[in-house]
Amino acid sequence: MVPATTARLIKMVPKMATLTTLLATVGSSMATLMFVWSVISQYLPYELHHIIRKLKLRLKDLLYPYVKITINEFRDKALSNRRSDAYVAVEAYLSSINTSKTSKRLKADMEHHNSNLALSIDEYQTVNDEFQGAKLEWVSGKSSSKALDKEQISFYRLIFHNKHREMVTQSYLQHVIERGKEIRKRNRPKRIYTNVCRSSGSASSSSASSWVYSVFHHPASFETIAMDEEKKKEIIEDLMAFSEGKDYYARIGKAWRRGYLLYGPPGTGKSTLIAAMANMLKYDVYDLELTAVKDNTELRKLLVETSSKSIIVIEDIDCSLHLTGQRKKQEKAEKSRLEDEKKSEKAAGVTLSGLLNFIDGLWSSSCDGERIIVFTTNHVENLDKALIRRGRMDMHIELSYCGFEGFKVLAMNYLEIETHQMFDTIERLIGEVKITPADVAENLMPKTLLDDPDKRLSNLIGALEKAKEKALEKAKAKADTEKKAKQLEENVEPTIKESKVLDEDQTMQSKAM
Ligand SMILES: Nc1ncnc2c1ncn2[C@@H]1O[C@H](COP(=O)(O)OP(=O)(O)OP(=O)(O)O)[C@@H](O)[C@H]1O
Ligand SMILES: [Mg+2]
Repeated sequence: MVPATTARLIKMVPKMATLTTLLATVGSSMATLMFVWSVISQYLPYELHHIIRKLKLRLKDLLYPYVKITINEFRDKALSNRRSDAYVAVEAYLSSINTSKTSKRLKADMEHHNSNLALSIDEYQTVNDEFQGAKLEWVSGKSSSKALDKEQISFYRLIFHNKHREMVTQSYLQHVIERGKEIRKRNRPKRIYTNVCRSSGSASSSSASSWVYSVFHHPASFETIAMDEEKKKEIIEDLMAFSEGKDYYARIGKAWRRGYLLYGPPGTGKSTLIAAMANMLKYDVYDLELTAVKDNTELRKLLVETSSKSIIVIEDIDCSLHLTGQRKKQEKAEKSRLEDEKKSEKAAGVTLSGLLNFIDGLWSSSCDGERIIVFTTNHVENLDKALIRRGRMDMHIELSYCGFEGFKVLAMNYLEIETHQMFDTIERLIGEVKITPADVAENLMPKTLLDDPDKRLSNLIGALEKAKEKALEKAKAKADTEKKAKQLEENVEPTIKESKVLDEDQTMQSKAM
């Protein structure tokens, strides 16, 4: 007996033979057609060729209405080993759209200076995206390219329906690149840039200032800053409103910038506040050393090189330049300026108007994205009013001596205590003397491994008492000097009066004669 399946197979054999014959017939007809077409097409006029090509494209569009855009990892590996910016941005973007959930094969990499593993989709994986109601598909792959020395290079390919072509090329790709760049910046450690003078190596030994960076690790935060709580809250709210104010700034037609002037005695936390601002907003810091800038043109060049989401800082602005000299043309300042010019070739230097242009340039649309500029000074009264007027420096923040509230923040930071029996004495003394948060912090630091909170608080009380004594001595010395000056004035006045009377007598006598 023949089993049922075998019987069915035997029945199918003639059908399969018919199919094979059919395929062979179609194949040979196609080959004949193509041969005939290639012969005929040689004799067709150019216009007809053109029409046929257009028809072919339209037919292809009908059968396959999708567009593909490929973004390669390298433009020309032979020329540079640098990955293309677009590829890197797409990689970051794709990793952000929930890659770990949709893709089963991922790549993990650890970037230089970054302790976090960055995930991205592995080769030949697909990620689906949606934008303005359109469905889009990204595919990762590898291809060998003649241009790239036949090396295999990775690529991302975007596939979408032809009807979305305009939207994709005009909005979606820009959105992907912007978001990708943003994600990359957010994920990498913050940087602190400083401008250094570099010799160009030419015979004229000219030098130019350029930015160099290192990783920004500063533990400062708003929680650990000792300052008036109300003021602290106001600054935080101002910064948050700024960082989230893209649409608002666009609506009111103002560049997305904000200027902060921090002033106060040394050691009151100006630099610490800048670090706290950078940490909170996750912005890079550009620490601009004006004395290393040759002239106004170079200053402008440095400005253009700054990136968005950054804080540009000019510390001790009154010491950096002869900015005050424009209003107070003191001989001393002028003399030192001339000496400086002789010493270096920075003959022109950065002037007040150069700096004003720099800030206004920053405020203009020549640089995109948000930027904050911060000036610090110990002597706000010395600064030119034009430099710090509202609109250039929007918020003026005074950092002052340590109050009891500030001390409590420092006690929490350094000793991890909220209250202590010695706090009452400290509150009384801190109200009587001027002590900077830096000095308070120094006293709360352990001097030996055995120093407990009691010891450190008594160190502070000792320092406060000493400061009080000193202040009293100073006040006494001042009072003494004033008293002596007054006495001297009183002694001199009668003598002048007497001599006046004598003079008058002599005149009377001579008139009488
Ligand atoms: N308000 C503060 N809150 C917390 N710590 C502070 C504060 N002020 C100063 N300190 C401490 O003192 C040190 C010096 O402070 P900082 O450098 O911020 O002062 P500054 O105002 O910038 O001084 P300068 O005018 O000399 O540049 C900081 O490292 C920090 O430890
Ligand atoms: Mg400082």
